[in-house]
Amino acid sequence: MNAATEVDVVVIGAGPVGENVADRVVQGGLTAAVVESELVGGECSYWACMPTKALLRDAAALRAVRALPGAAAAVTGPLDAAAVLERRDRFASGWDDEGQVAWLRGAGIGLHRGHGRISGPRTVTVTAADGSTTDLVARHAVVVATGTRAAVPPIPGLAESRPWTSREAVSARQVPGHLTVLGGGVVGTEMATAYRALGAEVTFLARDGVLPNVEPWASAQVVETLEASGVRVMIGAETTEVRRDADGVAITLGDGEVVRADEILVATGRRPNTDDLGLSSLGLADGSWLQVDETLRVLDAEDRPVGDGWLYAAGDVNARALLTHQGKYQARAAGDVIVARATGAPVHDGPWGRHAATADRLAVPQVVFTDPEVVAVGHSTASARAAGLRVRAVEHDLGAVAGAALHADGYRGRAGLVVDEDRGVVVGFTAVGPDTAELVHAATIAIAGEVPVERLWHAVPAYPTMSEVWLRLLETLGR
Ligand SMILES: Cc1cc2nc3c(=O)[nH]c(=O)nc-3n(C[C@H](O)[C@H](O)[C@H](O)COP(=O)(O)OP(=O)(O)OC[C@H]3O[C@@H](n4cnc5c(N)ncnc54)[C@H](O)[C@@H]3O)c2cc1C
Ligand SMILES: NC(=O)c1ccc[n+]([C@@H]2O[C@H](COP(=O)([O-])OP(=O)(O)OC[C@H]3O[C@@H](n4cnc5c(N)ncnc54)[C@H](O)[C@@H]3O)[C@@H](O)[C@H]2O)c1
Repeated sequence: MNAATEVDVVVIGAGPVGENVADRVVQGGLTAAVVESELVGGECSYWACMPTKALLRDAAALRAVRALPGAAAAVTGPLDAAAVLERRDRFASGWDDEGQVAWLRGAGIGLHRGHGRISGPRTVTVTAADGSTTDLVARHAVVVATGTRAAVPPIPGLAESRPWTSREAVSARQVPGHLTVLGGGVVGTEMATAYRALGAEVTFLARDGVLPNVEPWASAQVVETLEASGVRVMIGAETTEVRRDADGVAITLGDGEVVRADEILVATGRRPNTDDLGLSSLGLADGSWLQVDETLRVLDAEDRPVGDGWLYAAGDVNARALLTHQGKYQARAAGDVIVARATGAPVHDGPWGRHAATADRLAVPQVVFTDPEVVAVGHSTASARAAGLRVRAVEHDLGAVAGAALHADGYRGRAGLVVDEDRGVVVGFTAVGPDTAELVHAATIAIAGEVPVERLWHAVPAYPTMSEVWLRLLETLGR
């Protein structure tokens, strides 16, 4: 064992969230070291956000061109799947983290490669690939940013069938002839869209519905487009057994039907990377999601900060919002509050305070890059009502807005607002339609800013843009 190395802050996990926490504390004048067992940059850079969007982008561009007669005339061939995969490789940096390591170095952050495990108060033991160990002792804080991995449900035969998880789907060298996708959440729906566009036959086993957490009218349009593209969407289908044989995989459904495929992608959610992190030595359960307070300090079973508050958890591992941008938002709050607590500066941990991750509960934006795109921020109508809010929901046909009609012939889409009637503010926004991604930020600002609906009438959308749907939604609400 080497002598212990002292540093102000130790971060376990160098995904987008860990990198950002470390950067923030260094910018605040402290020293930081990160521990990474795989690639600096994490899931997002190599097996999630970036490569998935590269897999989806060419097909979206092609659809956009085909919706304009003049431009469509210039397109004569099908999608070149090999070229899409080659571009995907570039967006995954060839699964090489040299660029991100150089960034860490430039930011003045120390890197320790190996598996990090909490071995005592403020102490992390790093076990390198050669088995050697180093102890890192943090003067102020240890931050867990270890992310998640795919959860494989206990369906008989599934684990033994060498299923694809998101990692294999994102990094595949070839497009399978027939892909079955298990799970109708965001990963499953994006990958069903991508692989169908790349030429695979796709069976989509969406037991609990397709994108079940978004407004039903948005989900319905995605289902319609998937089916029109040739995907077999099986809502409600229960999978009872999976077997791999020489011809691929055989998937037995609850009604006895056997679906055959070359590969099965398991996209049924995530589990936290906390199994071998030393949590039990702190009285927490190994393998559990980490509960945190608004400043990202890990809480024990009695909702008290662990120890004297030296342990933090940011990003996917705390289950607040499994999204890169939201994890990086937490990283800014956690990094800044660690600096404030270390230097005795005031802590602003009230709602919307500089050191509180308030938006995690009220204004989380998401763009699902399906055909068509689904964007949402804040509440859906159902989640607002479940939260006990007295809300009014309004919708409008996006295709009837001049900007959308110009954007593509036959444009189909819809947008909706959820308004808190007691406070007179927007608490939710959803849109579905081609190229709606950029619509979401205006809604995020309205929700995070708690802008009164009355004032939104003065936020005039430019003509002719899709944002005019805001005006139509306000008109539907009435003044
Ligand atoms: C297929 C897919 C597509 C996605 N697309 C999007 C998207 O378009 N937009 C979006 O916002 N989000 C997307 N997400 C979610 C996004 O990937 C995560 O929210 C994000 O990666 C979380 O960042 P993180 O830093 O918390 O964790 P991760 O990115 O998982 O990074 C954690 C890091 O910790 C390391 N680590 C784990 N345990 C240890 C240990 N004990 N010691 C040392 N190192 C350790 C891991 O090797 C990893 O590098 C997608 C997810 C998936 C699966
Ligand atoms: N564009 C994006 O922002 C983007 C893209 C991909 C992933 N992500 C993030 O990654 C996270 C993980 O995504 P995900 O799709 O893996 O998880 P998810 O939780 O979104 O969806 C998993 C789905 O699998 C279903 N399911 C669970 N067990 C099942 C079973 N045994 N059989 C059939 N279906 C089952 C669930 O009902 C659920 O609908 C999400 O929280 C999402 O925010 C974001």
